[in-house]
Amino acid sequence: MRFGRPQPRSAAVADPARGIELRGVSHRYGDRAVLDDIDLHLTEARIGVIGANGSGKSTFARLLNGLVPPTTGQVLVDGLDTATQLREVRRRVGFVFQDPDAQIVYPTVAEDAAYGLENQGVPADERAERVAEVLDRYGLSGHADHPAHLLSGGQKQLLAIAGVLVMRPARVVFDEPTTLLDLVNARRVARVIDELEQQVIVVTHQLDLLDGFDRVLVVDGGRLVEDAAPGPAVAAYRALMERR
Ligand SMILES: Nc1ncnc2c1ncn2[C@@H]1O[C@H](COP(=O)(O)OP(=O)(O)OP(=O)(O)O)[C@@H](O)[C@H]1O
Repeated sequence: MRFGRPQPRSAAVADPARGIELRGVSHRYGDRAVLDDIDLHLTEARIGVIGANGSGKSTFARLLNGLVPPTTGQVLVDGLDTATQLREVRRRVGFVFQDPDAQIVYPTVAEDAAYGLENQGVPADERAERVAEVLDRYGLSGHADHPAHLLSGGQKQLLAIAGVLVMRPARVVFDEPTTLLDLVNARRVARVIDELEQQVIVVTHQLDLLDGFDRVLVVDGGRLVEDAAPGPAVAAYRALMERR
């Protein structure tokens, strides 16, 4: 399966000299070590993260916007520490979960898309304008007043993405955004990701999603075992899996 890429993107990271930096980062759940001593500087516009089930990818993704704090080390977003400057970090780094039901909280589509803006104290008229624009962009305008839980799986994922993008974060982390989708919706979400202006970091088992990416990280047993362009990174991942 290949995803069509409509246009070459003109994505630019807001400040390439900064980006997201991990310094000596390890993470444990209780006494279980899941990430071990990771040093990275993420500045590219499109970064993929791949690896076996349970290798630590979701934990890695959650570190990037402070959903998970590092047990040791530091995660810095444009120099802001996720452990101590969480609010500011969350404004800069949006997070899209694998399962949109984890993200959709309000009864109607428009209310759900407006939720984050309301939280930030954005005035009602600006809120309405930004929500209308983002719902239009993702083909959800006709559903604005419909119950969010009645949307199809693909529409729910688009709503979850809309709810993040309406906040205008500089960077967006996606944790397996196409895993629950059929081929048509997976392609649609791939196109949506491709067209974003933001820096994008995508955890995925869908390797075709990485076509055209700038950099791909391979995680295995909580360690970074490859950090390369998509071709060599995917080859390293396949070789790793063949040895199992
Ligand atoms: N909240 C938690 N408490 C305890 N252990 C956890 C927790 N979350 C994840 N783990 C464990 O940490 C390890 C890494 O999990 P993680 O979800 O980061 O892996 P993953 O690479 O994203 O896996 P998958 O590809 O299956 O989604 C796994 O062994 C998992 O069981």
